[in-house]
Order: sequence, then structure tokens, then C-alpha cells
Amino acid sequence: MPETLLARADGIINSAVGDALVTGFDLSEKVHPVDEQWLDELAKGLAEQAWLSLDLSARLPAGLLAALRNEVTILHKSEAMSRAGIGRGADLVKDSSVRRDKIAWLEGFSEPQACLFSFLDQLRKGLNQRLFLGLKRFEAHYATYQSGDFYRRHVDSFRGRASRMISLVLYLNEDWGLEDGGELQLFSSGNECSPAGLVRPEAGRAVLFLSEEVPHEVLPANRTRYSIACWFRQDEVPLPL
Ligand SMILES: O=C(O)CCC(=O)C(=O)O
Ligand SMILES: [Fe+2]
Repeated sequence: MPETLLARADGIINSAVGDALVTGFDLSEKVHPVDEQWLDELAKGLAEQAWLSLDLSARLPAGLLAALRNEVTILHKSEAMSRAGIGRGADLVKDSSVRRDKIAWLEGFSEPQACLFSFLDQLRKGLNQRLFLGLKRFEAHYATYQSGDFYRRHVDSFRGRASRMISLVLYLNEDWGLEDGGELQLFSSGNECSPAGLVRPEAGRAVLFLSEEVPHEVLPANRTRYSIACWFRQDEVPLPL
């Protein structure tokens, strides 16, 4: 992306973060320590059924979801998001018959992102203590699916690559009705034909699953759909998916 465009998006985001502050994102309200009992439930859920649908709205600081939505909306409107691919590095393929979303990686520098990263890192440590996965880091990107966009059935990681181990998708859309489509459809790894769950991408809703085990797909959205996809990884440096 041309640097001027990046600078433009950065500038807009900084002022948007300022706006978000005025409209209620209170930076002094740090992420509370993540509840140990809740972490036990997450680890148990992952171990027993490989995926969980969660409501994070009360577990994140007030205003954070709105501030993140503000950022992604501005990135999207300033055309600072790029077509997502499949794979990494030299293996990266952009195939619009498989996925059509646009993405922008989070760096953790803006206040809302730093706040989210602090929450995610607590999750990483808590899951490590319970599941012994050796998760060393996480990566996260914003994604925008415009009307008609989808992501066909896939898994987020290939067995034995020791890269992406746990996936977390956090949705940012207010008032997402049934007619808006864009659900995340999950399948069980043993029986890939039978759908195991359907998650509506409503703000604050999140889905947590084992990256290698759970095939999933994003059904076509009927209006612009915003989310953050995050992966907890075992490797120190990025490897191809
Ligand atoms: O947005 C979603 O619901 C899932 C996205 C996804 O599967 C991915 O980015 O790998
Ligand atoms: Fe995925």
C-alpha cells in the first residue's frame, strides 16, 4: 500500500481514537484480570468439544468494542484494507472463489488495540497453563466482508505445522439481524458434513476453537460485516499457515 495512504489511515485512526475517547472509551479502565474460573471453562470447552461461542461484551472494558469498530470502519472507508489471501509469503494465493474479505493487521499501538492485546495475552497465558500448548504469541487482523462476501469452508492450520493452534474471532457489528446473513458455520472434525454450530456476528460475540480441528466457513453477508480474527501460535516467527 502506498505510504501516503497508510499515513492517511493512521491519521484518521488517531483522530477516531480521540473521538472514541470522547464518546466513552475510558483508557483509565484497564482490562481487568481475566477470571480464572472462566479460563477453566474455556479450557474445558476446547478440550471437550473443540469450539465455544462466547459473549465477551461484559468481559471487555466499556467502550472497547465501539472503539475497535470505529478503527475498522475508518480503515475500510479509507481503503486501507487489502484483499485477503490464503497462505503466507511465497505461498500466498488470492482466490476470490474461496475468500473475499479484506484485512488489516493489528499492531497493538492504538489504545483500543493495546487494550485488546492485553486481554488476548491474558487468554494466551491462561490457556497455556491449562492446556500446555506452548502458545508463544498471537496475531490478529481486522476483516471486512462486504455484501456478498464469504469465506468457504477451511481450517486455519494444517496438522503438524505447529503454528496456529487456537483461533478466536471477535465480532463488532451492532444490530446484526437474521436477514444480514454472514454467520460463521462450524463443523465437527469427525463429521465434516454435519454443521455443529452457527454463530451470528453480533458485537461482543466471539468464537474460540482449535485451529487444526474445526472446519468452518463464513456464509455470504448481506451487509458490511466487521470482525477481528486472532490466532494463538506456537512458533516465535511467522511460518506459512
Ligand atoms: O469471520 C469469521 O467468522 C471467521 C473468519 C475466518 O474463518 C478466518 O479468517 O480464518
Ligand atoms: Fe478461519
